Amino acid sequence: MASDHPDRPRQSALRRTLRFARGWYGSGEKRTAWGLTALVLLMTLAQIGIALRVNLWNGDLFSALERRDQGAMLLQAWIFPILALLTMALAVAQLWARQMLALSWRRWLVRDLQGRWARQGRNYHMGLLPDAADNPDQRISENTRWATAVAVDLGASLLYAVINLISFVGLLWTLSAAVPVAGLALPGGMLGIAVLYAAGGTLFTWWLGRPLIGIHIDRQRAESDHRFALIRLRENAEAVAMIEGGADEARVLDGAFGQVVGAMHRMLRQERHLMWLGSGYGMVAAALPLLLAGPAFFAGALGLGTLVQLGQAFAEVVRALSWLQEHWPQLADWRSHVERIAALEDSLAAAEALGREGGIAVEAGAPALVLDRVTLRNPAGRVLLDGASAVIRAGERVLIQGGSGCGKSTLFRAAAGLWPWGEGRIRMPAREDTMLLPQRPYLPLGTLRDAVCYPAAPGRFGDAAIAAALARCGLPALAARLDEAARWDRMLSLGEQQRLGFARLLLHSPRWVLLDESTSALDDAAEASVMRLFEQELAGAALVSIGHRPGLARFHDRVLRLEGGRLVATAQGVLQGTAMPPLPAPGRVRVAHAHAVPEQRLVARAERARSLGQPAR
Ligand SMILES: Nc1ncnc2c1ncn2[C@@H]1O[C@H](COP(=O)(O)OP(=O)(O)OP(=O)(O)O)[C@@H](O)[C@H]1O
Repeated sequence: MASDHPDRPRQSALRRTLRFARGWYGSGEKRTAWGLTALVLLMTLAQIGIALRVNLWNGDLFSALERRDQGAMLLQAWIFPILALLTMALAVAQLWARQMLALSWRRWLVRDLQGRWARQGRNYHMGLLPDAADNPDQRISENTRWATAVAVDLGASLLYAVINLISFVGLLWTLSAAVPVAGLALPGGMLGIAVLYAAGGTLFTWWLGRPLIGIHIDRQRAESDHRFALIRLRENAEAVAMIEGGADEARVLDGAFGQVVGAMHRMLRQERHLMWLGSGYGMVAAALPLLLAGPAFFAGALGLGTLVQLGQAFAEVVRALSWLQEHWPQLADWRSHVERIAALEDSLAAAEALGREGGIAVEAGAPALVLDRVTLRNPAGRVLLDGASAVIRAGERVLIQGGSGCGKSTLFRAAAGLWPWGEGRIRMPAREDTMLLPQRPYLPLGTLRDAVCYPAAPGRFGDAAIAAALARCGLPALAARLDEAARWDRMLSLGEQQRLGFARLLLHSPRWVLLDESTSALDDAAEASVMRLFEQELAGAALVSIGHRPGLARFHDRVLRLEGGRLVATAQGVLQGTAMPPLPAPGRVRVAHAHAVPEQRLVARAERARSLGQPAR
């Protein structure tokens, strides 16, 4: 794996996690965040209190047994169910608080990430970044789950370990006084042994388990690549089946899953190595204090109850000090989830910057569509459009033609504010007055009503209006299925989807329509039928179309050809490569008379050029 892969750790996982946490604790949900955190803290403290009380109870019980004091033992037998009940209740309460904390944190994190990803074309911009984080969907849905749940669990267990350590250190120090180590009666000798023992175990675990972090990151990526390959096959099932590409696809899937198995093998091998240490470590920690304190016990320097308490205190201190060692596999896995979310955040920030820093200024709210010395490049730097200027007025119908790959759709992308590579200025009508229809309209998941009404809410149009729009666009039979939920993007042919797109246009009735090869799958008669919308129901709307089909030209007032980076007028109204007169500020463009002059001047210039029989320049 390349060392500069976006998932490679660049910042400590703790700092990354604190970054997510800071956002949540300072967000609108901060009361929930702080409240649940306080509850987890409280429950953990109560659990430790009970654990300490159980330790004392153990001591009392064994002392009673040693003294053969039946009355004292019976008292301990009465105390036991109370302690057991409290332990159980606190365990459940603490679990509930942890679960709610993790879930609320995840809800905030997912909403934040998916909101940023879905809005303002950021997911589109991320697709343009060469080294963007892969499979953002899985990072948002899966990695957030583990990153938050495990962080809460680890945090709670670390807190437990620290408080346990503080509680038992004193006890172990006191009890150590009666236990000479290697013949020397050192104060806190047993505590020193516990610290040395835990430090050795932790260092060894760190040395042995270091590769586990990288392996988990590789495994995560392999798992998400495999899942993506499966989804891609599902989405392209028809095309693959048609060309009998199934065997090839199975090979690709096997290859992708092979990566998962390889990473799993490496991960499991590392975990086995750690198991060698982990399995013996606890046993030694349990036996060591008894073996060391045995001589003192037989010499009568300490009783059985104290010996048991000493053993427990030693084990608790070692356990607390060995938190890192005990949780290493979990920590390594957690870190891989954190890195994947952090890489997504970095890519979102880069996509935001790409969107913001794009060289083409797009201003919405103009009464006309104006290209002002617009240059467009593809990501490799090839010039698609070279300083083109043009004006398309309200109510005009303009067809843009040009060879495949010359940059027609890119011009629409730039007009939508999505294309970052280029310079110049594009003035657009108000967003709410504009609707773009791509070659394959986007059909959201849900009912047919959702699909026809999109992007408006499904209740915005009445059944009669929807049925009329569908019938007008050649889909009368669909009116009876408006409430049927299905994968309409798969059930309808491309031609039917394109008709549905026109029905959508009819319902929304925008003042500006941009069509990008929106009739490519229709026969001539169907194309003519839907294009007549712009002479009838949508007669007042301005239309800017991209299309190769010869039959389209008659539905337009003029044609612009994109050739060799230039917009060439084959009919009228095109300006190319010349400086534009100053345009009014976007805030003023809605006032028709205050700003009409510059654009009228442009159009007049274009018309003069046309009368001279030259492309306007
Ligand atoms: N996301 C992208 N990443 C890399 N290159 C891109 C991307 N989008 C477009 N391009 C390139 O930009 C150029 C123009 O693409 P565009 O889609 O505008 O062509 P077009 O004129 O609409 O073609 P067609 O008529 O075939 O649809 C092409 O060379 C294309 O490969």
